[in-house]
Amino acid sequence: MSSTAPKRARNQSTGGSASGRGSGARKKTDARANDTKVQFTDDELGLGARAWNGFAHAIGGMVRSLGRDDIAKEDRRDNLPTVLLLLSIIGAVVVWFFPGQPVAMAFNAYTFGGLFGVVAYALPVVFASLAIWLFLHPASVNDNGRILTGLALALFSASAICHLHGGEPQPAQGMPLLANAGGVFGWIVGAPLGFLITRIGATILLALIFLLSLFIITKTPPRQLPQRIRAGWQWMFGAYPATSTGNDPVRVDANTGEALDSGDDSVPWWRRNDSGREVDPAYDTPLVDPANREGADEQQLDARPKRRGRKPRSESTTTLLDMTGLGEVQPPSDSNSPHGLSDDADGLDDLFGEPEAPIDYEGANARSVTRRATPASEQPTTVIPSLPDAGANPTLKLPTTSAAAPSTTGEPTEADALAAVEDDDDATASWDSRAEDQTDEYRLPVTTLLERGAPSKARTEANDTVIEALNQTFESFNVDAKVTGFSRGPTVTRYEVEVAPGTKVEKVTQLSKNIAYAVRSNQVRILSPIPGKSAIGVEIPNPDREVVALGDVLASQKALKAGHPMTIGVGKDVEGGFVVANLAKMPHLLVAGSTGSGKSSFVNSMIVSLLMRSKPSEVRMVLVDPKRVELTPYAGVPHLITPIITNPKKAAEALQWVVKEMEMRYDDLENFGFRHVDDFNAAIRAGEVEVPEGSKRKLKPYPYLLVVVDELAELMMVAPRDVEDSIVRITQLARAAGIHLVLATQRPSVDVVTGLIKANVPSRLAFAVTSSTDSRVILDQVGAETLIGQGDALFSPAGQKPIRVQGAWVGDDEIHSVVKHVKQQARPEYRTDVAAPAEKREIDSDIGDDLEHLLAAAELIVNSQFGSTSMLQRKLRVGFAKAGRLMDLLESREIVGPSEGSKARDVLVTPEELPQVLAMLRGEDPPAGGGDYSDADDYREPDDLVAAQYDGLEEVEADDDDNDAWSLTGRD
Ligand SMILES: Nc1ncnc2c1ncn2[C@@H]1O[C@H](COP(=O)(O)OP(=O)(O)OP(=O)(O)O)[C@@H](O)[C@H]1O
Repeated sequence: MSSTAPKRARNQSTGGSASGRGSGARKKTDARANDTKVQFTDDELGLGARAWNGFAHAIGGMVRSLGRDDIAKEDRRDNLPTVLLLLSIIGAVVVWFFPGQPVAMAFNAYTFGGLFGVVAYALPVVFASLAIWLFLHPASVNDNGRILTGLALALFSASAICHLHGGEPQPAQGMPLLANAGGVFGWIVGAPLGFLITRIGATILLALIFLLSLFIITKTPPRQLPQRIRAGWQWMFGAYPATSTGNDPVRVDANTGEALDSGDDSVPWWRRNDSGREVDPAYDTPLVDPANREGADEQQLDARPKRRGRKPRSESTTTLLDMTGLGEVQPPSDSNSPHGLSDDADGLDDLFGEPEAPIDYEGANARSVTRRATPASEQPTTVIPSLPDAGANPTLKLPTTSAAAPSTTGEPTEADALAAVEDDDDATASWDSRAEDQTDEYRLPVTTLLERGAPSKARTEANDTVIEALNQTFESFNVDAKVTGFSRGPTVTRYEVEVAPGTKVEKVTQLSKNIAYAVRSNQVRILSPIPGKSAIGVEIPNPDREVVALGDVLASQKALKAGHPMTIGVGKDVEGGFVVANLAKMPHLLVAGSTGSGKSSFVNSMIVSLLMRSKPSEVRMVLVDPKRVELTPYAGVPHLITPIITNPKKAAEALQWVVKEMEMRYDDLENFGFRHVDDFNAAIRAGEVEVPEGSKRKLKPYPYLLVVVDELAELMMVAPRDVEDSIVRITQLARAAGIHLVLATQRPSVDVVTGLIKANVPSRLAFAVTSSTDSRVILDQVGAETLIGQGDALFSPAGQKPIRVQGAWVGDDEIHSVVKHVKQQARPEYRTDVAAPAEKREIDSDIGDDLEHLLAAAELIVNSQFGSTSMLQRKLRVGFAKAGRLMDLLESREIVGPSEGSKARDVLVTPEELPQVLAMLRGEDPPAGGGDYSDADDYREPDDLVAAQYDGLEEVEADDDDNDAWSLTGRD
């Protein structure tokens, strides 16, 4: 993998192709931007304001230096938190340090004490905590709105309780008395409630509201309380929480009705946005109780968010502006909100499910893109299909002017196809037991080892410019179509185009070249239609693309909920939803793309995902890296079953070992009467499997075995038939045995990815390729040639229709720290037989009288590194038959490789190892410092970077006597 980190897109301005078109539109969008963002330069501010700003930024900087300091300067919002911090300090001085002091008490009675009563004693802590949160999370508009709402509820309910139990003073009795009870607010809320439902009734109700406010502040749906506690545990002790318990409701696939236990909770009512989806973390698929599984389909479809009327977003943006009162507005683009606007600033929409107004573009055909509030009644009751992850940006809808507004139904979107490989329904037991297994020494890495990315943008100016360009193109070619919505992903934005009734869809698709011209990009991809929608999708690269951090993908609710140890973070889809996939469900994956397209980055994020989420007892790996540099960082991780294999020949042999391991597992499954290794493992964990009487064998679950080949072409060059045979055998049978292959190549040609391999590797991940032929080889269809590189990919899991994803990125430093952590947890237990030849040609091993000739031959060949029989004939003056025999003897001792026809044989031993080789041939002990060169583990290529990684590292080898694959699993 290249060490070049991708440019973080956070501050990239829009521009490039999109910036030049439609100056009219530009003016309008600028105007819109000015509507919402008021920013003064320092010079425009007075001295006092500048001094204040400096003070606030200094305080903010101090607080951030204790926490995260990765907030871009322009994202910081220090004024409000500074005010809160000052209030907190003043409050603490007044009520904590001078309790009973008459002046302090009078001050309190006419300020916060008068407003909130004795609750004012807690306010310094509340204000200080809120200030610290705001310093550290300035752009969490949705969170901030939610937290403020929750706090308001908490303060009012607590004050009201204090009023009811503080003598119920009336305002006429004076502020000091009110300050000793619930203050003015306590009186306002508590008095009428006490009157209506008695003091006891009001207290119970207020206590419940207080509890609810805590749930809102901490974003905890009541039924997720146990999970949240576990998440807290993980945060403190560095282990992933068990996310599913036997009592958890079961998530059900809308299409198949199958239970999917990895899914998210249904969106709690107080956090639904207009599309019924969670704004920030993922809450996508509703849960149904196992007892109620029958109605699952219905529930799922009902739960698909329906579009409702909404109130103007501009109002809520202003709310935030007013709230700060300091001329600062959260920039829309920084918001996590589905539309990139500060629409949830007041938090009440989320809280009470209030309808909100959509972003509206008046007259989609027209140039203008002014935002307006649309009365709820005008909103088409279109069902917006649910997205794969609630962190996603739902489609931004523009109003339809056509009478036949196509109603997108709740049909499955292409993202739903992922469910097949995302869910982990059969891993519940496994995850549960993993949680139980926390008693062992091994600790998974903490999530904080991975960096988090900048908040994603739901809309930028570039999008508006492209909409304008598209509509103009349709107009100038007299095609009655227009852009009615878009969803912005990290790399590309998909614009939804709807055609008027009677207009042929082909009229739009035929315009692809003109569209490309208009938007100044030759990487336009047209989907007709977008799966599940009556709309044409036009995917256009974002000039301001964003990097998808693996840390974000793994921290998504979707990934956290997925309990399967083989679940990896893939990236984000075009709608901005997180994509995770369970490698065990694929069950084998082909990764292909031209050089620089992002393959290695994917392989890295895949391996790091596994290291982050699974223990060596759950997942073991065989890494084959003929290029010798890509996987080097993982040398020595305890998940490895053999040192990273760099020699293509040994890799081919390792594949044969995998076949053997698979057969061993199969035998076991057959003997014990199980069909899948998961069932077998579950039964072992439940103590339901008994070994035959007299057997001393102690059963342990089989770990999944992942075999990663990072450059299949190199293997296919050396031993095409053997490699193909092994791959086909593994792929046909290994699923049930818990063995999975990931084959990566930058040469997706038919001689590398043969028909047989393709037929048996159903999941494909295609990165950018240079020709449509290559795309066909990988995906059986064109498309990958229009990808834009750097992690942009088409993902076709388990034979599903490809979906476009932006691969997750994990930096070298992150890889390094994760590897460091896992290496500290355990040492690898290498099998010596993995890279050892499975079968050897039967040749005469009796050296007999030929020892002298053999020693001379070995010396010649090793020193010259040239394994030629005719050279032996010439230099040793022996006949052809004798030279051939010597060569066979050298092969049987792994000094040279097998014959490759007329080519010279490979020499497998370096000149430095010659003394050991000669000693071995003579039947003597090898000289000190030498090793048994024929041992696969000790074999080292010249300048072998991977082997160098093991220098000084103690290797724990499995029992030599126990050469079968069973012991690979760590069994006794
Ligand atoms: N997911 C990603 N997000 C952001 N940038 C990426 C991503 N994947 C790749 N890149 C960028 O593209 C460059 C090349 O990626 P990578 O090394 O993974 O390509 P590759 O296909 O493995 O190439 P090669 O076959 O030559 O190793 C990276 O250095 C990085 O800058």
